Amino acid sequence: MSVSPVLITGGTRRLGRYCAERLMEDGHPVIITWRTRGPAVDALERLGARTMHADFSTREGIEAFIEALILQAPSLRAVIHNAGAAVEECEGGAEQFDRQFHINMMAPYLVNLAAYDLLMASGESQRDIIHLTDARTTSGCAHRPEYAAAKAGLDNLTRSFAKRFSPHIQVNAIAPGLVMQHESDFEQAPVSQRAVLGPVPPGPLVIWEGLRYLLDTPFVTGITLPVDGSHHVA
Ligand SMILES: NC(=O)C1=CN([C@@H]2O[C@H](COP(=O)(O)OP(=O)(O)OC[C@H]3O[C@@H](n4cnc5c(N)ncnc54)[C@H](OP(=O)(O)O)[C@@H]3O)[C@@H](O)[C@H]2O)C=CC1
Ligand SMILES: Nc1nc2c(c(=O)[nH]1)N=C([C@H](O)[C@@H](O)CO)CN2
Repeated sequence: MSVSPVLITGGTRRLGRYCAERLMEDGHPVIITWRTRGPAVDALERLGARTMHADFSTREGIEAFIEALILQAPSLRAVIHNAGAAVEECEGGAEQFDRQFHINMMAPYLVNLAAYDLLMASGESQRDIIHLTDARTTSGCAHRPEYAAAKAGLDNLTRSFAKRFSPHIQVNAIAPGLVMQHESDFEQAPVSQRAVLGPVPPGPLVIWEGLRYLLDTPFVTGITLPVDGSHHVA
């Protein structure tokens, strides 16, 4: 039986791309979604990744992706919900609320429902769903309440899906603190986001370490792993 791929959404840059490359190095076939086709898509395809277009900002876009996924992937080893709207795209208001809701909650919700059969079709001994949330799901975020609320909803979906899909599929979340800044961001992280452990953003390796742990452990489901250098206890 062939090895089932890991689906990673928004896998063409930053955290998603780093993790997709590590997954391939570890021998996992991967399916990566992209919204904007650029040179990274070609580069990842040359490394062996399968890539698919997905725009999760509307229900129509999510449903179109799911239809295509079912046609292209008879089985999956894992689904990693990494796609998220970049900082500079969040200006607030109803439109942004709708957008954040679709990307961070509706897309993982509908993809998980559809992925159940694909994950169950995998002949592998373990099946995982992993949500990328945020360290601020509990504390909130004055500047981006839509983003924080949508990520909080995704965090809650983690536990609901863990219950619903148990014991066949493990469903967990990783809640990153500031691990990678945008080039357009301030040169240094704002004081409110600096962590006690390592005040400099550590880069994508710390997320990959969490992801690898969750993909390997057979005995953990329904947890949110804070990877935030202390944010959740500050
Ligand atoms: N970086 C950090 O420090 C933190 C990150 N996180 C979370 O971790 C995850 C990865 O973070 P990071 O790498 O910084 O994220 P980025 O914003 O750099 O990249 C996110 C990915 O999501 C894709 N994406 C954006 N909008 C859509 C959309 N409408 N439909 C489909 N795909 C879309 C992008 O695709 P494309 O490039 O094709 O547009 C991109 O590949 C995100 O969920 C983020 O919220 C949480 C806290 C901190
Ligand atoms: N999809 C994204 N989500 C988030 C990002 C990002 O770049 N893309 N960045 C953060 C950081 O914490 C940022 O707010 C600090 O500069 C959070 N989520």
